[in-house]
Amino acid sequence: MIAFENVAYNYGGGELLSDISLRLAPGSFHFLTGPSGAGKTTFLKLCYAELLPTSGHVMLFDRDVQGLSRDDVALTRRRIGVVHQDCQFLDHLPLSANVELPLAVAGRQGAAADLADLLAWVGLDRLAHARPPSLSGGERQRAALARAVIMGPDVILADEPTGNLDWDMSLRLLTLLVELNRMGKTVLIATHDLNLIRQAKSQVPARVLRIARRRVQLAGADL
Ligand SMILES: Nc1ncnc2c1ncn2[C@@H]1O[C@H](COP(=O)(O)OP(=O)(O)OP(=O)(O)O)[C@@H](O)[C@H]1O
Repeated sequence: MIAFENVAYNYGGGELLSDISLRLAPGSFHFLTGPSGAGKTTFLKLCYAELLPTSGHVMLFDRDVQGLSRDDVALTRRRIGVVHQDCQFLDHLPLSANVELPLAVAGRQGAAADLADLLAWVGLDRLAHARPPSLSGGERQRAALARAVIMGPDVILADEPTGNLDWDMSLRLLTLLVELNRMGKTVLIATHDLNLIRQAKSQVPARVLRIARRRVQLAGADL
């Protein structure tokens, strides 16, 4: 689904990520941990072709991202739902329109019933007409998750989705991500929250990737 072959990345100031080879199998559940500034967001950006590796190869759905045309990149990204760290909503549009935005950008029209089902699934059906600035942190994260899955992606990438949430809301969001994984989606979550990882491991066979000394390694059973 997503494969890295000897991937390195640098922003121009020395190598941030080096010699990374790994494979995220279809339907797998992974966490990505590492100190602040280690390169977790950068790694996620490589996973959805927002960045291209400075050396090595990133394969998305068996195709090398470096060989993809702009149109191919756009099509590939529709198969990958991303929950960004800062959510980024259009504040003048209601929540429902924000969640539907990826459909509009792709020139597709979704069924109103599907949108209602999706908002109900994340527990935001009563806030469909609310504007983003009036939402709580947990509501924003659930809206961001709904927006990430509205195109029916095969892969969900989430960057610190529980960063500013209390424990109950973190668990609620985790439950949604576990449900998506049980539906067959591949899930990768960047997080600092070791309690969240422990909790997830009691629900799904999650594996933990850790960035240390520029490498991404599979963490042992110490979590
Ligand atoms: N566009 C950019 N140009 C130059 N340097 C960048 C850019 N984006 C990120 N960096 C640097 O790359 C390093 C890794 O950043 P990244 O955001 O990937 O780390 P992170 O592990 O996600 O951090 P955090 O846990 O704090 O979110 C940091 O030192 C950051 O300052």
